[in-house]
Amino acid sequence: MIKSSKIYIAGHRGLVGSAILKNLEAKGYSNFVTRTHKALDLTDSTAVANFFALEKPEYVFLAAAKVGGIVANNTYRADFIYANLMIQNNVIHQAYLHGVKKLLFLGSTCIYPKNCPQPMKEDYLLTDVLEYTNEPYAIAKIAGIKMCESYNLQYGTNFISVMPTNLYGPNDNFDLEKSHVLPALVRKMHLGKALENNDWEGIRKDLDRLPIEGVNGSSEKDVIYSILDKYGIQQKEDAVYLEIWGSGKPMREFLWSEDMADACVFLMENRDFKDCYADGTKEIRNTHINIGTGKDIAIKDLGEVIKKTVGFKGTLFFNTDKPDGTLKKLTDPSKLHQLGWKHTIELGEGVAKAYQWYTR
Ligand SMILES: NC(=O)C1=CN([C@@H]2O[C@H](COP(=O)(O)OP(=O)(O)OC[C@H]3O[C@@H](n4cnc5c(N)ncnc54)[C@H](OP(=O)(O)O)[C@@H]3O)[C@@H](O)[C@H]2O)C=CC1
Ligand SMILES: C[C@H]1O[C@H](OP(=O)(O)OP(=O)(O)OC[C@H]2O[C@@H](n3cnc4c(=O)[nH]c(N)nc43)[C@H](O)[C@@H]2O)[C@@H](O)[C@@H](O)C1=O
Repeated sequence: MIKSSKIYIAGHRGLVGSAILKNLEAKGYSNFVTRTHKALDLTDSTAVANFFALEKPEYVFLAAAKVGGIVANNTYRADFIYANLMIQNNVIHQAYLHGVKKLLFLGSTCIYPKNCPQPMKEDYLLTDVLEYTNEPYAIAKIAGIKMCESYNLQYGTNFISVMPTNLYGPNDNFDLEKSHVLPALVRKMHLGKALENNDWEGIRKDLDRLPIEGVNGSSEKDVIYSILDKYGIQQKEDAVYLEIWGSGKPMREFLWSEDMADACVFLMENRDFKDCYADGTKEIRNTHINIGTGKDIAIKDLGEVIKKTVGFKGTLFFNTDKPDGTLKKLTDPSKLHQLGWKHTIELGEGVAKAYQWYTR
């Protein structure tokens, strides 16, 4: 890419897409094409074809997808497989038809088997069964990797894929039910702290992002108590109790979204599909690259880190009716390290930055 290259960032307002745009701007790129979801629904094949014909981008970062946490993935299984297959099929195929010079596809580490050897190397893809809670999403992501590889092998395109671990940062989704664990717990503990401090103004301000449905005859406080209870935040006598889904035992690896964006731009600048041929292998497969820190933490301990950062003093409890998901999914980022890129933000600093962003 040169600084004047025409770059399309699909999903530029999301967690990753916004960080990619910011990173590119900081590096002096300036010729961007963007569309909101409302302006261009990427599941609409005709609209996507018209968009590529009109804009003819030279480079594409495909950071638009239907994304959510464990419960959203497990509940809206049809939506996750349909939307993700459609978005990536449309964008990757049109990128091929319109001669895009390079495209970056974003997968996820949930593509690896449920009981994958740890840490997970790129070559462990498709060696065993997937985790059930996000199988439809993972299958769409695997299809995306294989689509990029297949177009490269048959048509000579230059489409590369990355498999990021769990991400967090500015513009994350803080929905109390559909989001990922880290933003969910940041918000829940923020609400828990407000409740233990009797900060009703703070609670009201936060819940403004939710529809507060009035219940006939109930006081506003009762309505708020019932909303908080629905999301696992309860006040009993003088203490506040806060629910953590599952057993707290699963291990997860977290990467700051701006580090993730920096890795994506680094690879767009430094890695081509043809580099996969370097070792002389005839069967070209598993050409994607893991993006992670190589360090993980138990959900229970993540809860303690967030609790300390937010300043919540209540009690955490575990709801084992909610799914644990995969027990461990730690990336092996050595391929990326060998190429010369490593993360910079550790979890403690990242959680503090995420909380600062949420309460900005
Ligand atoms: N967040 C994470 O922990 C991880 C994310 N990833 C991957 O990274 C990529 C980016 O994820 P993330 O930034 O977290 O997701 P976000 O939900 O924050 O952003 C996704 C973006 O895609 C847009 N989008 C969704 N559906 C459509 C559509 N039909 N048409 C047009 N635009 C659409 C959204 O627009 P709008 O908001 O307007 O709907 C939004 O801007 C995805 O491929 C995801 O699978 C991988 C591993 C972990
Ligand atoms: C990025 C990745 O994200 C998803 O996978 P996941 O890692 O399982 O996602 P998660 O962040 O939602 O949960 C991580 C762990 O944390 C526990 N947990 C505790 N308390 C809360 C909680 O309050 N909210 C959530 N969401 N989880 C909680 C939760 O029970 C689980 O054990 C994939 O579907 C797929 O989309 C994907 O690729």
